[in-house]
Parts: sequence; C-alpha cells; structure tokens
Amino acid sequence: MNEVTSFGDRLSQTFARFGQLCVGIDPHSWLLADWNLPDTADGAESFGRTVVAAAAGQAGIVKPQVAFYERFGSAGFIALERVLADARAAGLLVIGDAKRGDLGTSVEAYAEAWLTPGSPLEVDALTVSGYMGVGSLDSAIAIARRAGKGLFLLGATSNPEGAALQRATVGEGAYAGATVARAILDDIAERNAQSDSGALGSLGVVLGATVDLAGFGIDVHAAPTSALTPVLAPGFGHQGAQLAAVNTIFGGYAPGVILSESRSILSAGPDRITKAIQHKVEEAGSARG
Ligand SMILES: O=c1ccn([C@@H]2O[C@H](COP(=O)(O)O)[C@@H](O)[C@H]2O)c(=O)[nH]1
Repeated sequence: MNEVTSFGDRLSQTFARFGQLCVGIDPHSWLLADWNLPDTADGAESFGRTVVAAAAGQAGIVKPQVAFYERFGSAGFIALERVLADARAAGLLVIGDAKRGDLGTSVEAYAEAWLTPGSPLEVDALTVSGYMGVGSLDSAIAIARRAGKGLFLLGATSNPEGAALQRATVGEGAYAGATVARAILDDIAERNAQSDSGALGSLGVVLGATVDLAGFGIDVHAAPTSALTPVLAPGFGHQGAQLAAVNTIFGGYAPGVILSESRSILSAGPDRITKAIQHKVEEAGSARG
C-alpha cells in the first residue's frame, strides 16, 4: 500500500510553492449581487468556480465557507461539491470551513463526510470545534491522520464575542490553569509532537489575526520548532488585521500561519478577481519576508 503524505507535509509543500495566502470563498448575498449573479445555488456555484479558476496556479489554498452553500439546502451542497471538485482538480489545498463538532460516532460521521478520499464533499482539511472537549474529536483525528487530512480546531477566534469563553480558565485535568484557547493549542501541539515528524503538524488551530494572543495566555515566542502547529488565521482584510503585521502577531508560529482573506479579495468582482489574488499573494509574500 502507498504511504499517505501527511497534511502537515502537504501544507509545507504548498507554502513553499505558493506562499501562505488562503482565498476565502464566501458567496454572501451582496457579493452575488455585485457579481451580477442570482442569490441561488447556481449563483453560488458560478461564484465559487470563478474564484477557484482565478486562484489556480497563483494561490495555494482556498477556504470555502460551507454556510453560504448550506443556506440553499441540497442544491447548495451540490453546488459546493462542484466547487470542491474544481478546486481539488486544480491542485489547490482546500479547507472546508464548516466548524463541525460532536462526539463519538457522530463526529466520526462528519469526518467521513468531509475527509474520506473520494467522498463528494472531500476537502484537505476541515474546521472543527473542540469545545465539547478535544477528546470528543478523537475519532475524527484518527480518520484525518489515516487519510493524510488536516483538522483546524477553533482556538482564539477572530470575533470579539469569542474572548469571554475562550479566555476562561480550565479548572481541571492536564491543562488546568490554562485558558481554554491555550489548552486547545497545547493539546494539539502534544498530539502533533507524537505523530508528525515534518516541519508542520497535521492538526492546526484557528487563531484570529485580530486578537491579542497574549491576552489568551498564548506566548507566540514559545512556538515549537518541529511539528509546528499550523494556524488558520482569519481576520486579515475586511476584519481589520494587516498582512504586513503577520510576523509581529504570530511570532514563532508565523511560518505555519495560513493568511486567510475573503471579502477583501472577493469584492474585486469577477473581472478583477485574478489581479486581486495576484496582488494579495505578493503582499502576503512580502509580509512573511
Ligand atoms: O475565527 C474565525 C473563524 C472563521 N472565520 C471565517 O473566516 C471568514 C472570514 O471572512 P472575511 O471576509 O475575510 O472577514 C468567514 O468565512 C468566517 O466565517 C472567521 O472570520 N473567524
């Protein structure tokens, strides 16, 4: 049987080739209107496939926001399947932003849906919630590792409402005394150290570029140097964070940060989207140095 390449190694290869920008695919109603597309599943499909075609060969990663397809029910999922198929055929690394979370066999079923090779919704990595306990995701983690896929656990999210919960202190267990966000980061780092031998681990966390990580008890200068935990970082662009600040915000984690922007790129419209992506890829490259 062929050895499966880990998600961490595939992410490292993508970074080396295309840099660290991730283009979000978020077909908001207003964006569909700006793009002269109907606010329907067909409109969202056309939007997503145009973004994929513009990103292919320029950026390495795309992140479709599942909610904007789910709102159209089964037709939306068919549209999303086609966008995902295009993206994977174009060699883009695809992160499904679905923020799934559950326990036992239920989370296992989510992982089968999104991470099984050949599944209609197959992506390379999925955003998940560990707020039922990181251990509640064990079966999904096992499926991801077997298939060479990745998971990004919500840690310190970019929205201001997240802080009250995510900065709360864990009361018991191995991470007692740490904030919730820090406990998730530490748990994932340990799992990566045990299972990944490359530069980047296959399990990542979501850390918003808009948040003050020190306030969450996260010391960005204490990042591990091998099996570094990848960080999916929304918050650049429309939410206010500047790509130029990536090294300052993320310190030792910066080599593993996925710089995600959606609206700030997508608002360029269908005629200027290719140029907008090219410009952002260059900006992200200069920011990382
Ligand atoms: O902490 C988080 C986690 C996920 N998101 C998602 O990222 C994009 C951000 O879109 P922008 O237009 O670049 O603001 C969107 O799909 C969010 O649901 C996040 O913003 N923050």
